[in-house]
Amino acid sequence: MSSLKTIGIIGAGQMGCGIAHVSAMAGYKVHIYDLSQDRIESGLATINGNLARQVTSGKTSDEDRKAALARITGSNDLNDLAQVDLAIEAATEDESVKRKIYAQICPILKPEALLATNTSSLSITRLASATDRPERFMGIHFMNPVPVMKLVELVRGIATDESTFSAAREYVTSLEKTITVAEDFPAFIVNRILLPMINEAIYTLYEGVGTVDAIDTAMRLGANHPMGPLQLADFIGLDTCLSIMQVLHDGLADSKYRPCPLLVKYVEAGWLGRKSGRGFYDYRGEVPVPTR
Ligand SMILES: CC(=O)CC(=O)SCCNC(=O)CCNC(=O)[C@H](O)C(C)(C)COP(=O)(O)OP(=O)(O)OC[C@H]1O[C@@H](n2cnc3c(N)ncnc32)[C@H](O)[C@@H]1OP(=O)(O)O
Ligand SMILES: NC(=O)C1=CN([C@@H]2O[C@H](COP(=O)(O)OP(=O)(O)OC[C@H]3O[C@@H](n4cnc5c(N)ncnc54)[C@H](OP(=O)(O)O)[C@@H]3O)[C@@H](O)[C@H]2O)C=CC1
Repeated sequence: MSSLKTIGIIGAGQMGCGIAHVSAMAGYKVHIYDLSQDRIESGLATINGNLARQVTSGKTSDEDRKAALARITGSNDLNDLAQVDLAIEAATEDESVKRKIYAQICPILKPEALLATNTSSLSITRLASATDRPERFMGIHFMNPVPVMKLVELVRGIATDESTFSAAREYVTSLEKTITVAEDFPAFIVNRILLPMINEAIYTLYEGVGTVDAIDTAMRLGANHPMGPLQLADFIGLDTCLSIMQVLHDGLADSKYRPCPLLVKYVEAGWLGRKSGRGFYDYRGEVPVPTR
């Protein structure tokens, strides 16, 4: 445990739930906020399911699972975040959504509370400017699935205090994660490298070089990736993938980051990957079936 005791999570999606899961397992009290109570209920059920998986595989005990769950609360009332020491925003990858959240939450948080974002790509300095506490704001970028992935990127904004950075480092270390420090450039390190690879896989599909199955098999067995790039895109969420490519394209002004038109089309169709039931694969049956 670090000097922070209570963690607030904004957004009960796949990342918010993963961060709540590992924080509660490390002994923190956790409060999750989302817009709808249904979202929170399904988020808590996901956390319970993932904790149960860890019990089955012998990674944790049933007592620890129960104790972790008892440390997590959730509500759709922002005022319930008034007592947290660190709030981690893990809402949709859209700058206007995040700015709106900061405007609502800053007057509620304790003045000394730290605020972090799990953004995959957006400028930490620019997001900090939408808060009342740029010196107590930074990027804490977890990887998906949070309970399994070892890495967390830490990103300072121009105004981030050293004490904020140290507190974040202490918190992440207490979760038994490994830290890399990235400078505040579009998409930081992991996504600067990973997302153009995924985008290229979508161009490979778009140009008819291979089918979904051929591309994923090629990268799984030919490059030893644990998931094919199209399977991974579906896992991350195609809306998130597109937002990251747009940030890279706009922020670095280089045509090599142009989002593939097929990615745009899938997002426009509402085919967002696993979370919406369909993306490069259709997940509505017993086994995922390629959609192209
Ligand atoms: C977009 C961004 O901003 C940044 C990002 O996050 S980019 C995405 C980064 N993530 C990746 O690249 C993930 C790549 N994929 C993988 O590493 C693996 O496919 C995977 C770990 C997700 C699944 O591994 P797998 O071997 O195919 O499946 P599976 O056997 O079900 O899972 C392996 C273990 O992880 C556990 N696991 C998988 N998902 C889990 C979850 N959500 N919660 C808890 N445990 C989970 C399983 O229980 C299993 O544990 P045991 O070994 O103890 O049995
Ligand atoms: N997916 C990934 O692999 C990774 C994602 N990230 C980043 O983490 C963040 C979350 O991503 P992810 O969990 O995948 O996304 P999800 O789409 O799974 O979850 C986002 C959640 O935020 C909620 N939300 C939207 N607006 C608000 C609001 N105003 N207040 C509170 N909650 C809100 C959404 O609710 P609703 O559905 O009702 O809109 C949803 O529950 C993004 O910034 C993303 O870039 C970082 C690392 C990896």
